Amino acid sequence: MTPSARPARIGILTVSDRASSGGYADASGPAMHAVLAEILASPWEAVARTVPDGVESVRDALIRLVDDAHCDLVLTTGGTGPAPRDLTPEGTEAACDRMMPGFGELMRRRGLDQVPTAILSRQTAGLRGKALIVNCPGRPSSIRVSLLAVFPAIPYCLDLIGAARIETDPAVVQAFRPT
Ligand SMILES: Nc1ncnc2c1ncn2[C@@H]1O[C@H](COP(=O)(O)OP(=O)(O)OP(=O)(O)O)[C@@H](O)[C@H]1O
Ligand SMILES: Nc1nc2c(c(=O)[nH]1)N[C@H]1C(S)=C(S)[C@@H](COP(=O)(O)O)O[C@H]1N2
Repeated sequence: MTPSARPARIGILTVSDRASSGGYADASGPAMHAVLAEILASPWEAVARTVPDGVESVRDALIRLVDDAHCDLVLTTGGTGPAPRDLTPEGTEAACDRMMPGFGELMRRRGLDQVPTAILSRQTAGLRGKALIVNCPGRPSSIRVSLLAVFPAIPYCLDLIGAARIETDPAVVQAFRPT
């Protein structure tokens, strides 16, 4: 099957000690699913997982989502801040072959329009094989801002790495593919 003929597989990884232990219901994973449903105009399927904070927990979950579940794109939420157990960027880097620092830069910049504490997120992005991994902050309200900031560049990034072809709803996100 050619990459464009199959639905994109998108991993949604919630990283939170409390959401993973039942301390509160995960609102960020469902928020991410809802924003993706709004943005995407081509077929896709979600693979949702929740793990506690930690370098190994995040690294191992990302490796499973890419290598075993064959995700084209994995979005994480939570664990990007300065608190001692906020280790999602380190787990992401451990799972990636190459980093894509522009994603974090742009999400922080757009986040500043929402809250002055956007700079406290160390959110980053990187590539593992034919998959793109992007971190978002944990607060449910930060998800839409973060994804709308970077999504215009995601379809072309997936093209370049040989992942599934995705299309966006232009009324929500104008994907940019240089001609
Ligand atoms: N997955 C989630 N579902 C619902 N609310 C969340 C989630 N992640 C974060 N939040 C909310 O955003 C706030 C700040 O997020 P942050 O990642 O700092 O949480 P946290 O206190 O570190 O969570 P934890 O200790 O469980 O990992 C939390 O206190 C919570 O109110
Ligand atoms: N757009 C946006 N970015 C944001 C926030 C937010 O509310 N909106 N919260 C900030 C805060 S308060 C923190 S501590 C960091 C890290 O959050 P995390 O540890 O939940 O990932 O994200 C920041 N980025």
